[in-house]
Amino acid sequence: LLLAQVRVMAQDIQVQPSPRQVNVTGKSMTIPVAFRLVGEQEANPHAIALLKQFLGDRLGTEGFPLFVGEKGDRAVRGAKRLIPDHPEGYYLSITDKAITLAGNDERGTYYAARTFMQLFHEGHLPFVGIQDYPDVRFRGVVEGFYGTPWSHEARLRQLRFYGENKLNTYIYGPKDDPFHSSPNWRKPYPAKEAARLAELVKVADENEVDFVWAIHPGLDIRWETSDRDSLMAKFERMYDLGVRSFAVFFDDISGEGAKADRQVELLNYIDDHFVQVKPDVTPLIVCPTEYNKGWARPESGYLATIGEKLNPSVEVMWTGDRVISEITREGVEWIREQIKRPAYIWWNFPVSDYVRDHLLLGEVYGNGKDIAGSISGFVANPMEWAEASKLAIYCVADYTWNMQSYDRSRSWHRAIRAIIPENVEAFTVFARHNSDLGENVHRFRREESVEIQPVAERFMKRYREGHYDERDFLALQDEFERVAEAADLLLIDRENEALIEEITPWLHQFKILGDAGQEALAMIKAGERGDRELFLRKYNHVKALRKRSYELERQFNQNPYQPGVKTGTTVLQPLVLDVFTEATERFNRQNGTDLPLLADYSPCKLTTNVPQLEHLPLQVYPSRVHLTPLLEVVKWPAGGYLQLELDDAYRIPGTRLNFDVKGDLSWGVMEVSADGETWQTVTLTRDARGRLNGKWEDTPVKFVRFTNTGEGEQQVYLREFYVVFSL
Ligand SMILES: CCCCCN1[C@H](CC(=O)NC)[C@H](O)[C@H](O)[C@H]1CO
Repeated sequence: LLLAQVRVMAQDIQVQPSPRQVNVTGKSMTIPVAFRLVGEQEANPHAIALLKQFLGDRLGTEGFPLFVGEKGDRAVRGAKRLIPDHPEGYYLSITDKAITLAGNDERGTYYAARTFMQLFHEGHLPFVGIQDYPDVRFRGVVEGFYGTPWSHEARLRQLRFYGENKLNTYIYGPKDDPFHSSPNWRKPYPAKEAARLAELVKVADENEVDFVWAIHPGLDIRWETSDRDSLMAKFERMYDLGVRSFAVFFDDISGEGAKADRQVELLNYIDDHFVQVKPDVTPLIVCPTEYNKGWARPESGYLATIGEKLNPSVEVMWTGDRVISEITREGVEWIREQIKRPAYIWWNFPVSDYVRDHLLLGEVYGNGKDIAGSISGFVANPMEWAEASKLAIYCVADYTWNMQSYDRSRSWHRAIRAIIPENVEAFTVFARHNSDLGENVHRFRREESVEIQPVAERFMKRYREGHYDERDFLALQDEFERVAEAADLLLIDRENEALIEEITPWLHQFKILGDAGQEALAMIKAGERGDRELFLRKYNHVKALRKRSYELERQFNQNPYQPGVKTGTTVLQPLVLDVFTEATERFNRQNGTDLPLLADYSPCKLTTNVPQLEHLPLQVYPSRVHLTPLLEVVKWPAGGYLQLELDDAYRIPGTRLNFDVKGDLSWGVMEVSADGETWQTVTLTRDARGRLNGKWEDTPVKFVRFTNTGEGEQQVYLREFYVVFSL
């Protein structure tokens, strides 16, 4: 046995998530060539399987002793007092005599094995004593977004990733799976899907992840025993597939399904007659209809009913003060009071189904580090891009395991190394400029391009004043070069092909951004040197790049909500536009020319007095304007209006309203106007799918508006509202 000459201090211990208590002697040993497992019969079989697979042919009947087991098992009898008395806690020790992996429970042993595997990576084993356990009981991911559900392969990769990072929960609840939600929540999965779900459950088990199957019945549930029995029967079928954890989602619904006492009656029934009678089913989870403070209406008594009447064993989910929000101590204490139990956080990040043209690859920050004692769970709702979501998921794993030691920047950098170790630098450049959401209906924003932002701001200011600092110019040029390099390096990366496949459209857009930035800066130099020919070359190149960027937007990631491919929208894109505009305006002044500036204006302005519509982004095409549909119920007050002002007077060969609303739309009227003063009504006709179509072929108009001229508030789903205009 060779004592390695390497001193290993506590901070050298690279274990993820960060362990709670690490004691080192400073010494280490070379890795034994052979190990012998002690305790295999009693220890958690998944931990044993993991160790066997990891140690491979180092494992034999002779060799260095590796004691594995749970508290009370013979193999780890000696360590009993050292095992933390917390769910999923473990004690790990490495000495020159033996290695001990002792779990407080089966999952703890598994986590001890995972930590042991990470200690291997430096080629020697530090003499260490680790006592560790997680801050938050249920930690993981809720696949709960609108949009294309994750593929089967993506889910398998996710479950293995959770096993590696000590996440123990995956909630299956894709909004657009018809067997999770309406219309087929009552029906069993077809054989093929059922087999896939069974495989997911198996792989989840192997990775010590609870596979939670969620049902979303609220859109059309009837409060009768027939639907209750349908739901129970569906849960039974999922149980037969191996599912041992269940959830009921009542989010994003209105009408009958939203009634608290009916929901509670059903949930208590499921709890009493299914969860509590099965021997091995984890606590039932519910996502309430009022799932955030912004939507909680004390007068409705909804949360009070949940708090007082829902069985205390049922977990209640909560997204925070708003639909998309940072989770604070104050916020979780508030909801705990209402629901009379710790909240099970559903964190709506990095979900991007309301900003689908953006990737959210930034750091995980803004959540309190003092909330562990007030919540029972914390699951992240991810993007439809499974691999790209791993960045945030990795950080959530770090944060929920050991909040106090969580460091947002260290975790983010480690996440990148874990996901794409061969291209860390390139992906870091890419991710730091793809993290903000841009304007959005929830007004939730994230930092982006943090390092270069002050340089860009200072440069533009001084450039406009006529005396920029050359060092700033060079720093910006360097960043745009790195952007272009990163895009090309990542486009040919073969190490994580699933990731590259997801982000390829954004990588192409990123390359264009890097080139456009360098060329726009070159315009400045050409202008300063009075080199007209060079200036015009660079000018035309930037315009060509801009056009390519638009064409890319039309070609990739098409969806009815936010189609297209946005990158660097908060700092770099505006900088390119500012530099181009300023340089071109100077050139025009110096040369008496009238080179057009980039058409980046939006030919349409939205005004409204309906609060939920105030920040609705518009999708503007050469002759069409789309409103971004809303996924939630819109409360449209009497007198509420939505108005589009076009940049010129147009005919309107077609306009379409698609409000998914119970009953007719007699309370609303669509009008057009040339001057915003006198208005004419547009006749709307309903088509086979219930959508309202209109047109205006008379005198060209500049304004289109829709008003609730009825008596009271209406609740609608704004599925589609667009205007086609032509000169
Ligand atoms: C106000 C916008 C309505 C939907 C917002 N939520 C949904 C429901 C939810 O958050 N349930 C807890 C989906 O899950 C979606 O992914 C997420 C963000 O768009």
